[in-house]
Amino acid sequence: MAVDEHYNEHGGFPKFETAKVEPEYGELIEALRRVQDLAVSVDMPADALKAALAQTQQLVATMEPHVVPERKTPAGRVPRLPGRGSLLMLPWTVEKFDADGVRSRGVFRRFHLGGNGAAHGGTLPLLFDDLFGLTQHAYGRPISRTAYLHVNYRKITPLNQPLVVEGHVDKVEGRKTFISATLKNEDGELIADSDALMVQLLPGQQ
Ligand SMILES: CCCCCCCC(=O)SCCNC(=O)CCNC(=O)[C@H](O)C(C)(C)COP(=O)(O)OP(=O)(O)OC[C@H]1O[C@@H](n2cnc3c(N)ncnc32)[C@H](O)[C@@H]1OP(=O)(O)O
Repeated sequence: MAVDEHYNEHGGFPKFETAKVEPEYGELIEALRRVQDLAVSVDMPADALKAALAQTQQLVATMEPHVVPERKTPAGRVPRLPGRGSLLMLPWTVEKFDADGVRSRGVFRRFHLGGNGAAHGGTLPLLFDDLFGLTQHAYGRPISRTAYLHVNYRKITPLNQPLVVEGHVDKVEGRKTFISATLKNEDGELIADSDALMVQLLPGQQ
């Protein structure tokens, strides 16, 4: 793939650099995800609520002194962890990453509930957008941003069922990279598909 000699001269997403983390980092992120799941699931009596609040405030006090700038935190930079160790991302694991495309596997969990047992519709563009960022990077495209992202919801997206998302570059026209992807269940049934345009940033663009 062509290497962009101006890669570091503009804003946008920085060149991806893997972070080294302590073994407990992945466990912490998973515990925090569990807290997210519980936070949208519980109905607690006053005593339990007060205890949870006090413990959460203690956790905040432990973590707060260690805030670092965007590119210094390992969050999002540990590829072996679900969601690359970022709480924002879906906790999925990349299993293929090359110029032919990127494939990732995982589940939508209680935290992602929209209604009636199905994932919130807004969580799918998050999954696809992150996959498209990785896909264009794996293809060797320069730093780009999503100009549009279209999702077709073909079936209800279930929670807690293993699903697979797979994307590839369809074509490149100058600064424009056209990418598409599918979300399927393990029986190969199509749940959603998406296509997006990513536009290469010009020098000075963020
Ligand atoms: C590793 C993990 C990475 C995760 C990656 C996640 C990626 C993201 O989510 S980025 C966040 C969401 N996106 C954004 O915030 C982008 C905001 N928008 C922008 O910054 C700008 O509009 C930007 C950079 C996309 C394009 O602006 P600009 O450089 O002025 O482009 P512009 O000259 O208007 O257009 C370039 C080409 O793209 C086309 N184009 C631009 N936007 C669109 C659009 N929405 N629809 C169709 N075509 C478009 C133009 O028509 C033009 O085509 P042509 O060259 O054929 O005439």
